[in-house]
Amino acid sequence: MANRIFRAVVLGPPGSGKGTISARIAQSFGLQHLSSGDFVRENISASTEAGILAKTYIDKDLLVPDCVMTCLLLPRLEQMTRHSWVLDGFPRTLAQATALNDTCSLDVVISLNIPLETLKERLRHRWIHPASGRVYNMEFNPPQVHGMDDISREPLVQRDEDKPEALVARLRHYKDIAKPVIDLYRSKGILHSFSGTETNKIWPYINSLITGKIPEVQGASQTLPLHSQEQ
Ligand SMILES: Nc1ncnc2c1ncn2[C@@H]1O[C@H](COP(=O)(O)OP(=O)(O)OP(=O)(O)O)[C@@H](O)[C@H]1O
Ligand SMILES: Nc1nc2c(ncn2[C@@H]2O[C@H](COP(=O)(O)OP(=O)(O)O)[C@@H](O)[C@H]2O)c(=O)[nH]1
Repeated sequence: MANRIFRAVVLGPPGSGKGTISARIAQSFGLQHLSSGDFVRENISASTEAGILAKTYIDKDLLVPDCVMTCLLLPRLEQMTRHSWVLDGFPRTLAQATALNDTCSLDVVISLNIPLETLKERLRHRWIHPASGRVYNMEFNPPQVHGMDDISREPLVQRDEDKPEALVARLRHYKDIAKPVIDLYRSKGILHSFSGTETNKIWPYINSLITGKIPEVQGASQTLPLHSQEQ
């Protein structure tokens, strides 16, 4: 567990491993893993006003508008001033990044650069448990029972937007809206970019980066050289 408050954001295109890396960071460093997709799903399940509104966009494969996302997320973050966290899936737009900036300060922003072919391949094999947002990959982290969620034993599904045809358009959209966000964090000097095709190879460098930022963390064992670029 970190002795002081530490906050990280993980950015990257669909399939880049934001969820996978954030879960590892959370587990290794005792941080809370916050996922915007999970927040949205929780609100949809609870039929909150914001959740009902968000669902109308998700059903059309659209991003949820900034004002809805910030209303959903920022109050939760404001309640977590005493907790260290890693956030994935937010911010996706400059407006979200600016709103986040007004709410809290970040220690590290990790940006994942993964080749298009790798993204396509990963998403082709991605299966999710819709109710919880748990993510599997039939090669990388398969479920214990084929086609079933490990915890609920409910069936896993593939998402239409993970199909290669839809992915190219999603990626183009991601690049357009992510660029100003990345530029903002670069200008603040907290952006660290990682490139590669395998999460397991990128992970030691991210582990090393965070260990260096919070040396008081217990149990952070990696001592590999820092291989990210502060851009
Ligand atoms: N920061 C955000 N801004 C706008 N919409 C969001 C945001 N985060 C989540 N959403 C909405 O919730 C949905 C589910 O989010 P989630 O992050 O689980 O999946 P995703 O968008 O497919 O991401 P990825 O493919 O990168 O894992 C998104 O498709 C989007 O409609
Ligand atoms: N084959 C392979 N799959 C991976 C790797 N890293 C993550 N995945 C899988 O790729 C998919 C996308 O990862 P995810 O963490 O959901 O990415 P996100 O969309 O950026 O949150 C999931 O099915 C992961 O299990 C990897 O190094 N190799």
